[in-house]
Amino acid sequence: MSASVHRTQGGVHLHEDRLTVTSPVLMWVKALDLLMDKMKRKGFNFSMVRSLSGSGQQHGSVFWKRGARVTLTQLDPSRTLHQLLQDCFSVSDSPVWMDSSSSQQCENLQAAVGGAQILADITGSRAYERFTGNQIAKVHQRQPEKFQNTERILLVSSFAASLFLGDYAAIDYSDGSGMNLLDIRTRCWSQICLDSTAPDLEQLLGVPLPSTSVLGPISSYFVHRYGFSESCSVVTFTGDNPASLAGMRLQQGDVTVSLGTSDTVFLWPQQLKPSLEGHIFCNPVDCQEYMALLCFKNGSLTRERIRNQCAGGSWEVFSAALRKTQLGNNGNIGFYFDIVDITPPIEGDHRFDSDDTEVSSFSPEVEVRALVEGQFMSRRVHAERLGYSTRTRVLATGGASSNSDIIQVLSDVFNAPVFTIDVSNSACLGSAYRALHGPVAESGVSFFDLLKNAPEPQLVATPHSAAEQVYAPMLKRYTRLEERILQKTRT
Ligand SMILES: Nc1ncnc2c1ncn2[C@@H]1O[C@H](COP(=O)(O)OP(=O)(O)O)[C@@H](O)[C@H]1O
Ligand SMILES: O=C(CO)[C@@H](O)[C@H](O)COP(=O)(O)O
Repeated sequence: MSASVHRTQGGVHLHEDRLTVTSPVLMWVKALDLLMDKMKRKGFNFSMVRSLSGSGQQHGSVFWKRGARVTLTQLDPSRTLHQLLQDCFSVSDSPVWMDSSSSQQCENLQAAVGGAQILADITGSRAYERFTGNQIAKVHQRQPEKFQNTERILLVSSFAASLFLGDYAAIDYSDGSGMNLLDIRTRCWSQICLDSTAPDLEQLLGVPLPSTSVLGPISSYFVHRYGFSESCSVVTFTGDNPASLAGMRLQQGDVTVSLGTSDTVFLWPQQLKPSLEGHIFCNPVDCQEYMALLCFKNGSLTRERIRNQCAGGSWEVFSAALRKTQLGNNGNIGFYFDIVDITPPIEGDHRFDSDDTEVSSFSPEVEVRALVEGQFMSRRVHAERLGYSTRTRVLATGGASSNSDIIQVLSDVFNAPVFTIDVSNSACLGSAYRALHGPVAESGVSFFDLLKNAPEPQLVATPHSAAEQVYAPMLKRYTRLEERILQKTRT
């Protein structure tokens, strides 16, 4: 659809430096036009919607041009949003979560606050290239005229909320925690981080709000063009991972493994202990609490590459390879990273036989198992560093969670039962739950009480009886081999 007009691949433009990754903001606007028109054509009854919320990829930023607010508050319902908003963005190509081009800005920020751990203590994370503050600093330094011409900077989530609200929507605490700008304890912008990033940021970002806030009624554009009720309220949008936590109704002790474009692992930490690996965000369903998250860049796109190379492009053949090969893959271990990852910063393919000797190739079936086992060993090893210890339930979500053979390997490697909900898009379900919760949250109704009768996640895989015996030693080997690759990368 619109992606072909904008010549993106996987929804993004990968620039020549292979570090800068952007998406045309008008492509996202067109996508919303298309979605809404399609729902209208299918006869969806918009007047029944009492409140709505949504989610967007985390960290990406949208730069609204000076004067854009006037346009946004006076949208003509006879025209599409992308026609109306064509001239509303000072930066037409929005930096997205895949970007890793802001290393210099990350170094500057860490130096300004007194070091990586201090930054993590304030904002929940050391400096990460994709985090919005560092992206903003880069725009300010490299495109000063565009920065000067900016009236408001929003995240993808609050940008999408703005389209429904017909005005600038607040950044919520949870998605706002992915910027290296928010103090996650006071839930206010950190002055030292703002000052070290760019001038006038407090005005440009607006006041952050709790993730359960009702922002106001839907704009008259949506009332007249699609038939929404005037009383339909817009609840703050949040990041896709926080929304997913809401959709899974994750509780303390659970761990969610999300298998989307990126793979993420998240949990509800018992203590607030930010470290140099992973992130702590404000919790999207309980404003006093937190969520911990790890992001792995090489998720589904890498699984697709190995599927294309070893399984003729078929998930069925890929799955059959998992069924034909044994738990532990006869000691073969693989690392597969198409692009430099976040956790850990490794690139390329690295294969080891059972003696830890590096080899150049595996047979196609061994390769498929090495990829999936390797990815899940990595998820478990790093989740344990983040505080995951109990062998309770693993909640799986994201596109690849519909593949039962992949999920069986997840259960074996974690030596834990795996549960899924009956929609693989938990971020979408979580947004619907949050839309329901927002209007009653202020009167003290808890998210979990409100949703106590919602369908429970279903058990989809239990670990093989030999799982612990096979994977306990392999996880130790995996940790050693990962360190060996990292050392080689550093030299
Ligand atoms: N049967 C399947 N087996 C494995 N992976 C799958 C299968 N079906 C879809 N996927 C993967 O799911 C991915 C999309 O996941 P999704 O959670 O929708 O993405 P996003 O994180 O961008 O929201 C696709 O890139 C695809 O590789
Ligand atoms: O950067 C992160 C989390 O920190 C990513 O998880 C993004 O939030 C978007 O991921 P996809 O939904 O495109 O996989």
